[in-house]
Amino acid sequence: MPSPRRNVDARPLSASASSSSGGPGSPAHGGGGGGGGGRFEFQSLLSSRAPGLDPTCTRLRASESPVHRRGSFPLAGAGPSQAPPAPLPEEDRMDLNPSFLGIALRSLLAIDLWLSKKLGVCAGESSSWGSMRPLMKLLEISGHGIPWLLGTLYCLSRSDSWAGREVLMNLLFALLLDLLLVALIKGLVRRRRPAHNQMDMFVTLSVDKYSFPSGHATRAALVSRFILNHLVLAIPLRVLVVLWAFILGLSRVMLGRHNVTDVAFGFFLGYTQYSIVDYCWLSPHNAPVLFLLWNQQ
Ligand SMILES: CC(C)=CCC/C(C)=C/CC/C(C)=C/CC/C(C)=C/COP(=O)(O)O
Repeated sequence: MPSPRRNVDARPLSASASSSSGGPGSPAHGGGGGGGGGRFEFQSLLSSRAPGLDPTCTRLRASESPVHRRGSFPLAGAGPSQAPPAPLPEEDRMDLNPSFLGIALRSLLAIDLWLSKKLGVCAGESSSWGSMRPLMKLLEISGHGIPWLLGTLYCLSRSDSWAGREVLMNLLFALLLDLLLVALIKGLVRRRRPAHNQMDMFVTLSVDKYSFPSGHATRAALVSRFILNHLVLAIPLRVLVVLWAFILGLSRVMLGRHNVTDVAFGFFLGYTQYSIVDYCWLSPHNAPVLFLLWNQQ
């Protein structure tokens, strides 16, 4: 005797079964005679959707559900002679309902893409602010890894004080740590650059085809925090340093290189990287070999 729940569940789904390769009894439909548990769960999700929803679409979603992926067919094989199945555990039912966090993340992503596209006004020569593109590219070079690394190495070679050498050695360490962490995260996250970006950047690494996080934003935050903490500068110059970092970050989105979240996370990461560098500060006391080696050159 089929359970009452199975009878109730089978009705709406069987209406779409004729257009499908698997019949209502196939596992793709939740186990057919045995898939009532999965269906019931799916029905509860369906009831919160628009009544005109495409049944093919909903059927696909049901077969993609975590319940199906796990191969968990609570009623599979439950024929008329078998006892009605135990109801699904609560946590399995929750799996099919979109979580608040999921909705929030998807909304944030949608806003991010929309805003980034709107702000990408220098993405091409024909864009609305296309004439500003050369200026944006100049800013891009000002935050590129190569000038910063070469500049630091040059200053290190010219420095004749221990104090200066210590600061520069730590700046070099900071820049290398930044390159490493950004490459690692880009390689792990693998978020593609925005579709409107032209890949015409000056010297890139292979991971730079990915956009999360923005390497320019991490460097801007790291270097500006480093400078503000280790150079004695007049207030207008300090403001200029902060402005440079902010405009460099904004220019990444305007050039179409990045989405807003790439830059926002880049700023956060660069700011945090400085704390790491400060914590591991290299000095002739804790890294004497490094300083002696440099002295011999
Ligand atoms: C000189 C020394 C000591 C080491 C060299 C280390 C090294 C591998 C340098 C590579 C520098 C480089 C090509 C950095 C790429 C910078 C870049 C284009 C980042 C992308 O920025 P994004 O904002 O678009 O993510």
